[in-house]
Amino acid sequence: MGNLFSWFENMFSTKNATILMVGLDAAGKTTILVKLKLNEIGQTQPTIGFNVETVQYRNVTFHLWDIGGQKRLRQLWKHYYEGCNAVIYVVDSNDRNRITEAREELENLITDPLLREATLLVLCNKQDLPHKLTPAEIVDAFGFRIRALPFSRQ
Ligand SMILES: Nc1nc2c(ncn2[C@@H]2O[C@H](COP(=O)(O)OP(=O)(O)OP(=O)(O)O)[C@@H](O)[C@H]2O)c(=O)[nH]1
Ligand SMILES: [Mg+2]
Repeated sequence: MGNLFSWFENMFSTKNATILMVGLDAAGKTTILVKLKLNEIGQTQPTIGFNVETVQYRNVTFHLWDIGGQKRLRQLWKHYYEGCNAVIYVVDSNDRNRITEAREELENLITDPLLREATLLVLCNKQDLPHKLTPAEIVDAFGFRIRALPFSRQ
């Protein structure tokens, strides 16, 4: 799990980094936040609003914001964009029916001028499930040149 932070650590000269986690509802954002903070897999409830945690990794203090992904909440994502260094866009790799919806929301995100300077990481979550799309298949379905990492909470 440290790998995720070391990936970012090398990228930031700053000692404080703000990372925003967004993605469709049930993609696994809160699960990842809890795992990163407590190294535990807990039961989660759908997020209404946001959760924020601070995680120290070597010399960098990461402020991780996890924003609710339900459809009616997505219009609120933009209020968190200003000043963020990186966005982790979490995808449920097993949710084949909503891959187009995930692509559309990602497109809205990457075309926002407030995120012009931010680094994007697409996290292909739930790679433990048998019907998952692989990161390569997700990149293909999205049709963008993006960095995509396989991931699961295990
Ligand atoms: N199999 C599997 N299930 C996962 C994984 N990560 C999360 N889940 C499950 O997916 C469901 C949704 O997880 P959440 O973390 O609440 O999803 P979220 O993205 O925070 O959802 P919202 O708050 O509604 O935006 C939960 O039942 C999790 O246990 C994973 O890597 N593998
Ligand atoms: Mg959540």
